[in-house]
Formats: sequence, structure tokens, C-alpha cells
Amino acid sequence: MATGRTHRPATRSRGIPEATVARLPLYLRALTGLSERSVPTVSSEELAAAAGVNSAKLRKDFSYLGSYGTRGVGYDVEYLVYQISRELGLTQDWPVVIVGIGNLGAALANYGGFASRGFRVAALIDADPAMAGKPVAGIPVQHSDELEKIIADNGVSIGVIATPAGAAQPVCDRLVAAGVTSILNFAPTVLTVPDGVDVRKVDLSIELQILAFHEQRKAGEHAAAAADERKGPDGELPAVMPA
Ligand SMILES: NC(=O)c1ccc[n+]([C@@H]2O[C@H](COP(=O)([O-])OP(=O)(O)OC[C@H]3O[C@@H](n4cnc5c(N)ncnc54)[C@H](O)[C@@H]3O)[C@@H](O)[C@H]2O)c1
Repeated sequence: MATGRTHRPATRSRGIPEATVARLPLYLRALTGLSERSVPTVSSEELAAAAGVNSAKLRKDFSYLGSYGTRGVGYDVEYLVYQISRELGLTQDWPVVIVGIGNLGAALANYGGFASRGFRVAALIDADPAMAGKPVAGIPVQHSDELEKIIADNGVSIGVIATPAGAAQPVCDRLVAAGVTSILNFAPTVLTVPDGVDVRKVDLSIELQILAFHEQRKAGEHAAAAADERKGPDGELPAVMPA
């Protein structure tokens, strides 16, 4: 679901292209499913289909990891899970703070998928004094006055912004000044950050707008096909249109 870009050159320092990095989570998700079903090995074709990626691209991506699989056997699922997790930095625990604990922030706090992927929700922060101390997903919300201290105390480098759009840039500035170097932004605004800070944005409404575009195009194609069917063999529309 993540969209938007990371403010980084196309190739990362260790020589893995950014496009490959973006596909690693897709492979990991597919491999985790295989691992849960105790599948020991997988061919590049099977894994590519499960990840929704072209198999030649997958083999190229895995060559950057130094993983070539065994002819006739395929890739060792557990080893690939480990390799990709290590490459993505998921073999260590990442403390994350969520700022803005409204509808979305609370839903994110309750999302079990963070912890299972190595992201620990270290703190929930909100500017509303009435929320301070109230538990959400078992974690007491802390007031945003404490933001800098919370970041320092927990060694947080990843911040999630779920505030209204107008608050997102000032919140981002404070997070960055406090030492956060990666931001996942859900607020519908473009954030400005200094070099060395990565921002990814998630915007479901943009995804829906893209689907709406495709729906509109499909509807246009269907209408054109129906009009073609109504045309006679000479390409002329019949004199009386069907009701
Ligand atoms: N990316 C997406 O797909 C997506 C989906 C839904 C909502 N959103 C966006 O997420 C944001 C939150 O939506 P919501 O429905 O949860 O809103 P909400 O009004 O329920 O919650 C916003 C919370 O942010 C807090 N807040 C405001 N200013 C703050 C600040 N300076 N510091 C800390 N906390 C602050 C408020 O007290 C409130 O609790 C909005 O910007 C919304 O547009 C994005």
C-alpha cells in the first residue's frame, strides 16, 4: 500500500537498486507465507508468481543479495527469509513512534503487523491534553510536549505521522530535530526534510483515484465495444437504436 518516494538516489550505497529494495518486502511477504506452511524450497517462478513480480526480475534482484538458488531445487525458503530480513534491517528491533492518535493513529497502534515485522511501537504521542495517559492498544498516550524526550529515551529513528495535514510539517520538523531519520507520513501533505532523512507517504485516496481512472477507462472501453456491436457489418449504426 505504500506509495510515494524515498528521498534517496536510485542506487543505495551497497549497490542494491532502489527498485530492488522496493520489491524485497513483496518477496518477504510471499516467503513468510511459504515458511508458515513449512514449504522448504521454492522455484523462482513460483515465488515470482506469489510476489506478483516477473521471474527474470526476481532472479536479478536476488543476485544483488548473492542468492542464486540451486538448479532443479530452487531457493531455500528459510535462508531467503533470513537474507531479505537482514538486508531490510529487520533482524533488529526498530522502535517507532506514532504522532497523532486519532482514528488513523489508533488503528495503526492496534495493527499487529508492526510487531511481527520487527517494529515496536515505543510511544504514542498526541497534542490533545485530554488524551494524555489514556491507553490505546495498551500503550498510554503521551503529550506532544514530551516528544523530544520520548525520542531520545527510546532511541527512536522512525516516526509515523497521522496528524491533520496542517500539523504534519511542524511535527516532522520536531521529529527530525530530535533525531528521527525516517518518516512514514499518512497526512495528505508533502513534507520537506533535510538530506539524510527518508520520507515515505501512504495515501489511500490517491490509490482510489488511480483505480477510479482505470474504472472510467474500462467503462469507456465497454461503451465503445457496445457501440461497435450495434454497428452493422458496414460499420454504420442501425437506423433504429435498440432501447
Ligand atoms: N494516508 C491515508 O490513506 C489516510 C487515511 C485516513 C486518514 N489520513 C490522514 O491521517 C490524518 C489523521 O486522520 P484521522 O482521521 O485519524 O484524524 P483525527 O482528527 O481523528 O486525528 C488526528 C489526531 O492528531 C492529533 N494532533 C493534531 N495536531 C497534532 C500535533 N501537532 N501533534 C500531535 N498530535 C496532533 C489530534 O489531537 C488528533 O488526535 C489526517 O491527516 C488524514 O487526512 C490518511
